[in-house]
Amino acid sequence: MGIDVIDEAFVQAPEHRPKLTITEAEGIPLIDLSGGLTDDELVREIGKACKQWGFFQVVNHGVPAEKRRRIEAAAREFFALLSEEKKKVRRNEVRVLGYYDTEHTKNVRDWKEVFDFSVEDPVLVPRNDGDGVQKWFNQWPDKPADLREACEEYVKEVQKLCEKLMGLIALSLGLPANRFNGFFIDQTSFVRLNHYPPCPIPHLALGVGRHKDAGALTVLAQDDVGGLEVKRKTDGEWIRVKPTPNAFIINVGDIIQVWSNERYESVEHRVMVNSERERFSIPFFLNPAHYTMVKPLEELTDEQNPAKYRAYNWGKFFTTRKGSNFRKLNVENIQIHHFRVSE
Ligand SMILES: O=C(O)CCC(=O)C(=O)O
Ligand SMILES: [Fe+2]
Repeated sequence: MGIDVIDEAFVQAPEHRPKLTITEAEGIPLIDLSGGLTDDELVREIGKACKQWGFFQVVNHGVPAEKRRRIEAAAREFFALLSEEKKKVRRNEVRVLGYYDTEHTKNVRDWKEVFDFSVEDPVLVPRNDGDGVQKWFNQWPDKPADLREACEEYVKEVQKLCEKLMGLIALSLGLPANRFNGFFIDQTSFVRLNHYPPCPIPHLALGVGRHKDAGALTVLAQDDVGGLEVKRKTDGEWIRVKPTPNAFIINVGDIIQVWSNERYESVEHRVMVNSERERFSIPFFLNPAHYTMVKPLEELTDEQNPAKYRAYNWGKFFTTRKGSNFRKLNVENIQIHHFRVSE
């Protein structure tokens, strides 16, 4: 990434630049998943966190620390390689998984480089021309040699955590614990390894610009550097999520917002960078099958509370997003509010 010459593409509009004073979030709930709460209490805690914040952290989550350390170490090794080496697994318009360093969020370039891989390999998604399906394959680099294994082992563990969390979220909405399971049979979930290098203009750029996650749920591992900020629902203030060793940060994505007919909302977040320390993070994006028509669940709507969204096809939404993040466009990319029924 250019150090001497700053590309204009990274510069955020003045109203979106990070504040230099940091508000730390003591408020984001920290939930102990096996800490002696009764099932009912746990469900209530989760429901409250989803409603008030859309974000929470979990500890005692069952993902072995050793598996997490292994993927974190492999990610570090991968990003430390020379650019030419990383670019051997670079994504392009056809092979959309792999390495890239030119992602744009809301048409401003992010100060980061990433490596994406999907949980199912290959993963089925709609073809770009809208006719039939296509397969996306992962691209694994030669180095580090154990990256693939580290990723595949980690994913198995995080999937178990996702199932547990989706069960608790379902119960918190008054639904059977397995209500969401069917949507994920042919999941399009993927994992992203994020690397945010030190940035000479941390007051002008962002590691990831403000956005909401499009999928159902995100399970994020962040390191001890910090930088993730969440927009507090009560007053719109940007709040820093304090790194907690071995915890995962969980956030509700757009799909849960739609399924729950806005009982829970997907919350805006962004990543600040700094001029001294590089930062690493690993989000797991839990996404349903491509053929899922996302719409408010019938059990959660009635005459008094009619569906706030028209159904949309997840696969089309997902592939449109992936294509548009690739480069700077002059239009807003696809968003769930495009499917919102006006009141
Ligand atoms: O790096 C982080 O803490 C969050 C990254 C993020 O929000 C994303 O990749 O969607
Ligand atoms: Fe995100």
